[in-house]
Amino acid sequence: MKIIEKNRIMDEAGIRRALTRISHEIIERNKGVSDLAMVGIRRRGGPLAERIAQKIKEIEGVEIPVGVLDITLYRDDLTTLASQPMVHRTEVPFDVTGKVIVLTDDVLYTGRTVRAALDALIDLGRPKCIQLAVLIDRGHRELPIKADYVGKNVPTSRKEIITVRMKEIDGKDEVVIEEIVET
Ligand SMILES: O=P(O)(O)OC[C@H]1O[C@H](OP(=O)(O)OP(=O)(O)O)[C@H](O)[C@@H]1O
Ligand SMILES: O=c1cc[nH]c(=O)[nH]1
Repeated sequence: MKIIEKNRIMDEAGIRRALTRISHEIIERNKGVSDLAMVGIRRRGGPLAERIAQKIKEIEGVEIPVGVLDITLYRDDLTTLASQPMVHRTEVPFDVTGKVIVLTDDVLYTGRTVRAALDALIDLGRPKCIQLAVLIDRGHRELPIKADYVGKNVPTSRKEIITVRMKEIDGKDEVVIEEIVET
């Protein structure tokens, strides 16, 4: 089995434009930024949350609190129903009660990571509401979870893998589709 790169679907400029649009959508939907806070799902949801908060600061002149949830998805393969996300650590340095929390992640797939993140957030307090922003929605949901803000919808087969690379972690910004091929 090997993984081959098939297609580059977003470059640095594409990611920047998507995050700028999402930032405007967040401000518009919430009629401003009062009570707004970002929480990123590690690892790449973290820099996404930071970048959106920075963009919102540029647009509205308001500093938005940013937190991080560390979640790992344990799975035997990419399709098993038994995959179990585990929350390792929460670094949310503000009170979530009464806040409009925008949860961010790079890829939305089965929805299991987001479900675990929702549980962890609700354990911390009582947010006014939780919204979801993802860079890529690749479909194949196994839970009734839907993103409020989507960078790009990418129809995929289950054999494909979406790999998001971000400067802060990977040294460059891009989104590629890869495929698992039997050898
Ligand atoms: O909707 P789901 O099926 O839960 O999948 C989405 C999650 O999977 C990815 O993390 P992954 O476990 O691949 O870890 P990585 O990003 O650190 O490689 C991605 O970053 C999301 O958090
Ligand atoms: O294709 C996928 C599926 C889950 N998580 C990813 O990062 N990519």
